Amino acid sequence: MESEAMVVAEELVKDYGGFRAVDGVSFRIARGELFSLLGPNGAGKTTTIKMLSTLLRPTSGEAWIAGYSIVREPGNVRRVIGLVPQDLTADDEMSGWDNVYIQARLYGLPSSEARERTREVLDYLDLMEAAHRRVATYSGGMRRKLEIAMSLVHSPKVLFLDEPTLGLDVHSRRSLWRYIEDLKRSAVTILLTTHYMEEAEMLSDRVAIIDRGRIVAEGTPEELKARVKGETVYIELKDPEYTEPLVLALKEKLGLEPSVVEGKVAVRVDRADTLLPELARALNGFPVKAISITRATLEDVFIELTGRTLGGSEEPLDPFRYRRMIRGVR
Ligand SMILES: Nc1ncnc2c1ncn2[C@@H]1O[C@H](COP(=O)(O)OP(=O)(O)OP(=O)(O)O)[C@@H](O)[C@H]1O
Repeated sequence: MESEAMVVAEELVKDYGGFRAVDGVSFRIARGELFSLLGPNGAGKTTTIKMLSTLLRPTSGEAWIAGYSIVREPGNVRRVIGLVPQDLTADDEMSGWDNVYIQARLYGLPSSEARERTREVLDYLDLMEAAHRRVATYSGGMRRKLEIAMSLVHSPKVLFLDEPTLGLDVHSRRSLWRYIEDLKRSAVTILLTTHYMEEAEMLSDRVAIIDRGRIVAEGTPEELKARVKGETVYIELKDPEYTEPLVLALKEKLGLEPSVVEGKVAVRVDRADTLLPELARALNGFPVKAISITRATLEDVFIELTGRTLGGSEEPLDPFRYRRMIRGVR
Protein backbone atom coordinates (compact mmCIF):
# COMPACT_ATOMS: atom_id res chain seq x y z
CA MET A 1 0.00 0.00 0.00
CA GLU A 2 1.25 3.51 -0.82
CA SER A 3 2.24 5.31 2.37
CA GLU A 4 0.33 8.40 1.32
CA ALA A 5 -2.97 6.63 0.61
CA MET A 6 -5.26 7.09 3.63
CA VAL A 7 -8.15 5.17 2.10
CA VAL A 8 -7.71 2.21 -0.19
CA ALA A 9 -10.80 0.34 -1.39
CA GLU A 10 -10.27 -2.79 -3.45
CA GLU A 11 -13.11 -4.46 -5.28
CA LEU A 12 -15.68 -3.83 -2.57
CA VAL A 13 -18.90 -5.76 -3.10
CA LYS A 14 -22.09 -5.68 -1.03
CA ASP A 15 -25.10 -7.89 -1.66
CA TYR A 16 -28.40 -7.35 0.12
CA GLY A 17 -29.99 -10.77 -0.33
CA GLY A 18 -29.92 -11.33 -4.06
CA PHE A 19 -29.39 -7.65 -4.88
CA ARG A 20 -25.87 -6.33 -5.53
CA ALA A 21 -25.85 -2.76 -4.19
CA VAL A 22 -22.07 -2.24 -4.56
CA ASP A 23 -20.43 -4.08 -7.41
CA GLY A 24 -16.63 -4.08 -7.24
CA VAL A 25 -15.75 -0.55 -6.16
CA SER A 26 -12.04 0.41 -5.98
CA PHE A 27 -10.39 3.75 -5.31
CA ARG A 28 -7.58 5.41 -3.36
CA ILE A 29 -7.64 8.65 -1.44
CA ALA A 30 -4.37 10.39 -0.65
CA ARG A 31 -3.68 12.05 2.69
CA GLY A 32 -5.39 15.43 2.87
CA GLU A 33 -7.41 14.86 -0.28
CA LEU A 34 -11.15 15.42 -0.63
CA PHE A 35 -12.60 12.63 -2.74
CA SER A 36 -16.28 12.54 -3.71
CA LEU A 37 -18.55 9.74 -4.74
CA LEU A 38 -21.07 11.44 -7.02
CA GLY A 39 -24.14 9.52 -8.07
CA PRO A 40 -27.94 9.45 -7.96
CA ASN A 41 -30.03 8.02 -5.14
CA GLY A 42 -29.53 4.30 -4.82
CA ALA A 43 -26.15 4.27 -6.59
CA GLY A 44 -24.47 2.59 -3.61
CA LYS A 45 -22.77 5.60 -1.97
CA THR A 46 -24.12 5.08 1.55
CA THR A 47 -23.45 1.35 1.37
CA THR A 48 -19.83 2.07 0.39
CA ILE A 49 -19.41 4.51 3.30
CA LYS A 50 -21.01 2.01 5.69
CA MET A 51 -18.50 -0.65 4.65
CA LEU A 52 -15.54 1.74 4.97
CA SER A 53 -16.70 2.90 8.39
CA THR A 54 -17.13 -0.74 9.52
CA LEU A 55 -20.91 -0.49 9.97
CA LEU A 56 -21.42 -3.13 7.27
CA ARG A 57 -19.21 -6.07 6.43
CA PRO A 58 -18.43 -6.32 2.72
CA THR A 59 -19.69 -9.41 0.90
CA SER A 60 -16.23 -9.47 -0.70
CA GLY A 61 -13.31 -7.15 -1.30
CA GLU A 62 -11.18 -5.24 1.18
CA ALA A 63 -10.38 -1.72 2.26
CA TRP A 64 -7.76 -0.09 4.44
CA ILE A 65 -8.16 3.15 6.35
CA ALA A 66 -4.90 4.71 7.51
CA GLY A 67 -3.41 1.27 6.96
CA TYR A 68 -6.00 -0.66 9.03
CA SER A 69 -8.12 -3.35 7.41
CA ILE A 70 -11.88 -2.73 7.70
CA VAL A 71 -12.40 -6.50 7.83
CA ARG A 72 -9.67 -7.56 10.26
CA GLU A 73 -9.07 -4.40 12.33
CA PRO A 74 -12.46 -2.66 12.63
CA GLY A 75 -11.68 -1.32 16.14
CA ASN A 76 -8.58 0.50 14.91
CA VAL A 77 -10.47 1.82 11.90
CA ARG A 78 -13.18 3.31 14.14
CA ARG A 79 -10.62 5.17 16.23
CA VAL A 80 -9.16 6.99 13.22
CA ILE A 81 -12.38 7.90 11.41
CA GLY A 82 -15.18 10.38 11.89
CA LEU A 83 -18.57 9.74 10.32
CA VAL A 84 -21.39 12.16 9.53
CA PRO A 85 -24.17 9.80 8.50
CA GLN A 86 -27.18 10.77 6.42
CA ASP A 87 -29.54 10.09 9.31
CA LEU A 88 -28.70 12.60 12.00
CA THR A 89 -27.60 11.08 15.28
CA ALA A 90 -27.63 13.96 17.82
CA ASP A 91 -30.08 13.69 20.72
CA ASP A 92 -32.72 16.39 20.26
CA GLU A 93 -33.47 16.73 23.94
CA MET A 94 -29.87 17.41 24.95
CA SER A 95 -27.84 20.54 24.29
CA GLY A 96 -25.35 20.72 21.43
CA TRP A 97 -22.57 20.89 24.01
CA ASP A 98 -23.69 17.69 25.77
CA ASN A 99 -24.00 15.81 22.48
CA VAL A 100 -20.43 16.66 21.52
CA TYR A 101 -19.02 16.17 25.03
CA ILE A 102 -20.58 12.70 25.37
CA GLN A 103 -19.15 11.77 21.99
CA ALA A 104 -15.70 12.87 23.18
CA ARG A 105 -16.02 10.77 26.34
CA LEU A 106 -17.21 7.77 24.29
CA TYR A 107 -13.99 8.07 22.32
CA GLY A 108 -12.12 7.83 25.62
CA LEU A 109 -10.97 11.44 26.03
CA PRO A 110 -10.41 12.34 29.71
CA SER A 111 -12.93 14.91 31.01
CA SER A 112 -10.72 18.02 30.84
CA GLU A 113 -9.53 17.21 27.32
CA ALA A 114 -13.08 16.32 26.29
CA ARG A 115 -14.24 19.75 27.49
CA GLU A 116 -11.44 21.48 25.64
CA ARG A 117 -12.09 19.63 22.38
CA THR A 118 -15.85 20.19 22.69
CA ARG A 119 -15.25 23.91 22.98
CA GLU A 120 -12.77 23.86 20.09
CA VAL A 121 -15.01 22.05 17.62
CA LEU A 122 -18.16 23.97 18.56
CA ASP A 123 -16.22 27.19 18.21
CA TYR A 124 -14.80 26.08 14.87
CA LEU A 125 -18.32 25.46 13.53
CA ASP A 126 -19.65 28.73 15.02
CA LEU A 127 -21.99 26.88 17.35
CA MET A 128 -20.72 28.19 20.71
CA GLU A 129 -23.53 30.70 21.04
CA ALA A 130 -26.15 27.97 20.68
CA ALA A 131 -24.10 25.35 22.54
CA HIS A 132 -26.31 25.20 25.61
CA ARG A 133 -29.61 25.18 23.77
CA ARG A 134 -31.54 21.98 23.13
CA VAL A 135 -30.78 20.55 19.69
CA ALA A 136 -34.55 20.49 19.04
CA THR A 137 -34.33 24.29 18.63
CA TYR A 138 -31.54 24.14 15.98
CA SER A 139 -32.09 24.86 12.29
CA GLY A 140 -31.29 22.19 9.68
CA GLY A 141 -27.94 23.81 8.91
CA MET A 142 -27.01 23.99 12.61
CA ARG A 143 -27.86 20.32 13.05
CA ARG A 144 -25.55 19.35 10.20
CA LYS A 145 -22.80 21.47 11.71
CA LEU A 146 -23.37 19.80 15.08
CA GLU A 147 -23.03 16.38 13.45
CA ILE A 148 -19.75 17.51 11.93
CA ALA A 149 -18.60 18.79 15.34
CA MET A 150 -19.47 15.41 16.87
CA SER A 151 -17.54 13.59 14.15
CA LEU A 152 -14.44 15.77 14.62
CA VAL A 153 -14.15 15.80 18.40
CA HIS A 154 -11.63 12.94 18.57
CA SER A 155 -9.46 14.48 15.79
CA PRO A 156 -10.00 11.78 13.16
CA LYS A 157 -7.55 11.27 10.32
CA VAL A 158 -10.29 10.38 7.86
CA LEU A 159 -13.75 11.93 7.74
CA PHE A 160 -16.75 10.40 5.97
CA LEU A 161 -19.49 12.85 5.02
CA ASP A 162 -22.58 11.11 3.66
CA GLU A 163 -24.66 13.66 1.70
CA PRO A 164 -23.73 16.41 4.19
CA THR A 165 -25.97 19.07 2.66
CA LEU A 166 -28.98 16.89 1.82
CA GLY A 167 -32.21 18.79 2.36
CA LEU A 168 -30.51 22.10 3.24
CA ASP A 169 -31.50 25.35 1.56
CA VAL A 170 -29.02 26.99 -0.81
CA HIS A 171 -27.76 29.43 1.82
CA SER A 172 -27.06 26.75 4.45
CA ARG A 173 -25.50 24.53 1.80
CA ARG A 174 -23.07 27.23 0.75
CA SER A 175 -22.23 28.02 4.34
CA LEU A 176 -21.50 24.34 5.05
CA TRP A 177 -19.27 24.20 1.97
CA ARG A 178 -17.07 26.87 3.57
CA TYR A 179 -16.54 24.70 6.66
CA ILE A 180 -15.75 21.68 4.49
CA GLU A 181 -13.24 23.75 2.51
CA ASP A 182 -11.65 24.83 5.79
CA LEU A 183 -11.43 21.22 6.89
CA LYS A 184 -9.55 20.40 3.71
CA ARG A 185 -6.92 22.91 4.68
CA SER A 186 -6.52 21.19 8.04
CA ALA A 187 -5.17 18.08 6.23
CA VAL A 188 -8.04 15.76 7.19
CA THR A 189 -8.67 13.22 4.46
CA ILE A 190 -12.31 13.42 3.41
CA LEU A 191 -14.64 11.08 1.57
CA LEU A 192 -17.86 12.84 0.68
CA THR A 193 -20.92 11.44 -1.05
CA THR A 194 -23.33 13.63 -2.91
CA HIS A 195 -25.80 13.74 -5.74
CA TYR A 196 -25.35 17.50 -6.15
CA MET A 197 -22.94 18.05 -8.99
CA GLU A 198 -22.10 21.62 -7.93
CA GLU A 199 -21.09 20.27 -4.54
CA ALA A 200 -18.76 17.65 -6.01
CA GLU A 201 -17.37 20.15 -8.49
CA MET A 202 -16.81 22.86 -5.93
CA LEU A 203 -15.23 20.85 -3.12
CA SER A 204 -13.47 17.84 -4.59
CA ASP A 205 -9.88 17.25 -5.51
CA ARG A 206 -11.08 14.11 -7.28
CA VAL A 207 -14.49 12.67 -8.05
CA ALA A 208 -15.64 9.12 -8.75
CA ILE A 209 -18.94 8.95 -10.58
CA ILE A 210 -20.90 6.00 -9.26
CA ASP A 211 -23.95 4.43 -10.87
CA ARG A 212 -25.73 1.21 -9.97
CA GLY A 213 -22.96 0.08 -7.66
CA ARG A 214 -20.10 0.69 -10.09
CA ILE A 215 -17.62 3.51 -10.59
CA VAL A 216 -18.08 4.60 -14.18
CA ALA A 217 -15.48 7.39 -14.26
CA GLU A 218 -12.90 8.94 -11.97
CA GLY A 219 -10.71 12.02 -12.08
CA THR A 220 -10.42 15.66 -11.11
CA PRO A 221 -13.56 17.68 -11.93
CA GLU A 222 -11.63 19.24 -14.84
CA GLU A 223 -10.51 15.87 -16.21
CA LEU A 224 -14.04 14.52 -16.04
CA LYS A 225 -15.55 17.54 -17.72
CA ALA A 226 -12.95 17.31 -20.47
CA ARG A 227 -14.54 13.96 -21.41
CA VAL A 228 -17.61 15.81 -22.60
CA LYS A 229 -16.30 17.71 -25.54
CA GLY A 230 -17.23 21.22 -26.31
CA GLU A 231 -19.17 24.21 -25.23
CA THR A 232 -22.50 25.69 -26.22
CA VAL A 233 -22.86 29.27 -27.42
CA TYR A 234 -26.33 30.74 -26.92
CA ILE A 235 -27.41 33.75 -28.92
CA GLU A 236 -30.44 35.62 -27.68
CA LEU A 237 -32.12 38.01 -30.11
CA LYS A 238 -34.17 41.09 -29.33
CA ASP A 239 -36.66 40.12 -32.01
CA PRO A 240 -37.69 36.44 -32.42
CA GLU A 241 -38.46 37.09 -36.11
CA TYR A 242 -34.73 36.94 -36.78
CA THR A 243 -34.29 33.49 -35.20
CA GLU A 244 -34.76 31.44 -38.36
CA PRO A 245 -32.74 33.81 -40.58
CA LEU A 246 -29.90 33.60 -38.02
CA VAL A 247 -30.02 29.80 -38.00
CA LEU A 248 -29.75 29.84 -41.79
CA ALA A 249 -26.96 32.44 -41.80
CA LEU A 250 -24.87 30.45 -39.31
CA LYS A 251 -25.36 27.29 -41.40
CA GLU A 252 -24.44 28.98 -44.64
CA LYS A 253 -21.68 31.35 -43.53
CA LEU A 254 -19.97 29.24 -40.86
CA GLY A 255 -21.08 25.68 -41.65
CA LEU A 256 -22.52 25.31 -38.14
CA GLU A 257 -25.54 23.26 -37.11
CA PRO A 258 -27.48 25.55 -34.80
CA SER A 259 -30.59 24.54 -32.90
CA VAL A 260 -33.16 26.67 -31.09
CA VAL A 261 -33.40 26.12 -27.33
CA GLU A 262 -35.99 28.07 -25.42
CA GLY A 263 -36.02 30.80 -28.07
CA LYS A 264 -32.22 31.13 -28.16
CA VAL A 265 -30.05 30.01 -31.03
CA ALA A 266 -27.66 27.39 -29.65
CA VAL A 267 -24.44 26.25 -31.30
CA ARG A 268 -22.40 23.39 -29.95
CA VAL A 269 -18.70 23.76 -30.73
CA ASP A 270 -15.38 22.36 -29.56
CA ARG A 271 -14.08 25.73 -28.44
CA ALA A 272 -16.21 28.81 -28.22
CA ASP A 273 -13.33 31.30 -27.85
CA THR A 274 -11.89 30.59 -31.31
CA LEU A 275 -15.34 30.83 -32.88
CA LEU A 276 -16.21 34.22 -31.45
CA PRO A 277 -14.43 36.46 -34.02
CA GLU A 278 -16.12 34.71 -36.96
CA LEU A 279 -19.39 34.62 -35.07
CA ALA A 280 -19.23 38.36 -34.42
CA ARG A 281 -18.90 38.94 -38.17
CA ALA A 282 -21.77 36.58 -38.98
CA LEU A 283 -23.99 38.30 -36.42
CA ASN A 284 -23.48 41.70 -38.02
CA GLY A 285 -26.92 43.18 -38.72
CA PHE A 286 -28.81 40.86 -36.35
CA PRO A 287 -30.46 42.42 -33.26
CA VAL A 288 -28.41 40.52 -30.66
CA LYS A 289 -29.56 40.91 -27.05
CA ALA A 290 -27.05 38.61 -25.34
CA ILE A 291 -24.46 35.92 -26.02
CA SER A 292 -23.61 33.34 -23.39
CA ILE A 293 -21.29 30.36 -23.35
CA THR A 294 -21.78 27.30 -21.15
CA ARG A 295 -19.18 24.65 -20.51
CA ALA A 296 -19.84 21.02 -19.66
CA THR A 297 -20.72 20.23 -16.05
CA LEU A 298 -20.31 17.01 -14.08
CA GLU A 299 -24.02 16.41 -14.66
CA ASP A 300 -23.31 16.39 -18.41
CA VAL A 301 -20.57 13.83 -17.80
CA PHE A 302 -22.98 11.64 -15.86
CA ILE A 303 -25.60 11.93 -18.62
CA GLU A 304 -23.03 11.16 -21.31
CA LEU A 305 -21.92 8.02 -19.45
CA THR A 306 -25.29 6.69 -18.29
CA GLY A 307 -28.00 8.36 -20.36
CA ARG A 308 -29.68 9.41 -17.10
CA THR A 309 -29.52 12.45 -14.84
CA LEU A 310 -28.22 12.67 -11.30
CA GLY A 311 -31.81 13.25 -10.22
CA GLY A 312 -32.05 9.48 -10.34
CA SER A 313 -34.70 9.04 -13.01
CA GLU A 314 -34.82 5.49 -14.28
CA GLU A 315 -36.00 6.71 -17.69
CA PRO A 316 -33.22 6.49 -20.29
CA LEU A 317 -32.90 9.87 -21.99
CA ASP A 318 -31.43 11.09 -25.18
CA PRO A 319 -28.18 12.58 -23.84
CA PHE A 320 -27.99 15.52 -26.23
CA ARG A 321 -31.63 16.51 -25.70
CA TYR A 322 -31.18 16.40 -21.95
CA ARG A 323 -27.98 18.33 -22.00
CA ARG A 324 -29.74 21.05 -23.91
CA MET A 325 -32.63 21.10 -21.45
CA ILE A 326 -30.27 21.45 -18.52
CA ARG A 327 -28.26 24.17 -20.20
CA GLY A 328 -31.45 25.92 -21.20
CA VAL A 329 -32.62 26.35 -17.64
CA ARG A 330 -29.38 27.59 -16.21
N1 LIG B 1 -30.55 -2.77 4.05
C1 LIG B 1 -30.84 -2.87 2.74
N2 LIG B 1 -31.50 -3.95 2.26
C2 LIG B 1 -31.78 -4.07 0.95
N3 LIG B 1 -31.43 -3.16 0.01
C3 LIG B 1 -30.77 -2.08 0.43
C4 LIG B 1 -30.44 -1.86 1.81
N4 LIG B 1 -29.77 -0.69 1.92
C5 LIG B 1 -29.69 -0.19 0.67
N5 LIG B 1 -30.28 -1.01 -0.23
C6 LIG B 1 -30.36 -0.81 -1.68
O1 LIG B 1 -29.03 -0.74 -2.18
C7 LIG B 1 -28.92 0.25 -3.20
C8 LIG B 1 -27.85 1.24 -2.81
O2 LIG B 1 -28.30 1.99 -1.68
P1 LIG B 1 -27.43 3.14 -1.01
O3 LIG B 1 -28.20 3.67 0.15
O4 LIG B 1 -26.07 2.65 -0.79
O5 LIG B 1 -27.41 4.19 -2.19
P2 LIG B 1 -26.99 5.71 -2.16
O6 LIG B 1 -26.23 5.94 -3.40
O7 LIG B 1 -26.36 6.06 -0.89
O8 LIG B 1 -28.37 6.46 -2.27
P3 LIG B 1 -29.02 7.43 -1.20
O9 LIG B 1 -28.34 8.71 -1.36
O10 LIG B 1 -30.46 7.45 -1.61
O11 LIG B 1 -28.82 6.78 0.15
C9 LIG B 1 -30.30 0.86 -3.34
O12 LIG B 1 -30.94 0.22 -4.42
C10 LIG B 1 -30.99 0.53 -2.04
O13 LIG B 1 -32.37 0.40 -2.23
